[in-house]
Amino acid sequence: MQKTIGFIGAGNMGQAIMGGILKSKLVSAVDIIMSDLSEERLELAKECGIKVTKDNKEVAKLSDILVLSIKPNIYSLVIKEIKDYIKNDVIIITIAAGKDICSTEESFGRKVKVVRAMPNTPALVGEGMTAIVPNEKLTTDEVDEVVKIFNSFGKVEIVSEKLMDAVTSVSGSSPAYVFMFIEAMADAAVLDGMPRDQAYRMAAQAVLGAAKMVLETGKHPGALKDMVCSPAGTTIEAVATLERTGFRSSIISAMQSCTKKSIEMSKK
Ligand SMILES: NC(=O)C1=CN([C@@H]2O[C@H](COP(=O)(O)OP(=O)(O)OC[C@H]3O[C@@H](n4cnc5c(N)ncnc54)[C@H](O)[C@@H]3O)[C@@H](O)[C@H]2O)C=CC1
Ligand SMILES: O=C(O)[C@@H]1CCC=N1
Repeated sequence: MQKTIGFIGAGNMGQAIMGGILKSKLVSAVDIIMSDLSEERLELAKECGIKVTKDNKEVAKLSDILVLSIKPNIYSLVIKEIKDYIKNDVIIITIAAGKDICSTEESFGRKVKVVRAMPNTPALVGEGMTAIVPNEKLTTDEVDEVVKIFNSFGKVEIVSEKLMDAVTSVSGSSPAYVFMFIEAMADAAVLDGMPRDQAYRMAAQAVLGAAKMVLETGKHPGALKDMVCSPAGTTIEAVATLERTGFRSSIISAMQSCTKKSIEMSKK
């Protein structure tokens, strides 16, 4: 791709997307520029061979595609700072929870090309899941280009904007719940006497394998669960305990709070 991709914000998500793009070789390091207020964050980015600066305006001036990878509460501040420096045809990609397309257009004060995206940190290992909503200013070719970027480090789905709060809960935030699940399973294995490193490896591989089975067999998750449960066996004991202690309803409640928070954030 012959484009300059800029990032404002070199935090967890900015670094994950940048790392994903570099690993896939979609663009080379010299075509990526990143700004951040923190020297330390920029140092990490610099080690990847990309251009770095503390000046957000410099990134705005050079970018054909500009990713705003800062926290939602400073979006309007940063947009105010850069809006007079962006290229005419730039594609702005927002990744913040609760920042809708309309509020981004309002902050720029004109109809810029905007793609609202919700990625997740597994981008860093090429297994990201991103949902995107392009505004009507983008051509089909430009949408394809943006899809290519997010495809370079995982899967992409184009969704309608009303689903973005649900997306935040089911894929943007969900790696955190899965890490907690892996940590809890490893703790239990340690309790049973297993060395911790081995416990993390085994729990994580089981999660990876189970996820692949859902994606690749097309079977219902319930049917896949049934395949593990022998009559009067070990698994059904664990499943019965999980049901008794509210495992599923706990996850559903947690995700409802996540979606609710995302909705609240878009009202601010
Ligand atoms: N962390 C995650 O898993 C995901 C995060 N997001 C979204 O990504 C965005 C960034 O989140 P994280 O990367 O987790 O946050 P972070 O705190 O790790 O990164 C934000 C970066 O912005 C920098 N920054 C602060 N003020 C700045 C300014 N005025 N100019 C330039 N840089 C500035 C900070 O120094 C920091 O490095 C948020 O809007 C969040 O909603 C979306 C999906 C997943
Ligand atoms: O916690 C957050 O607000 C961000 C959005 C999705 C994942 N992290």
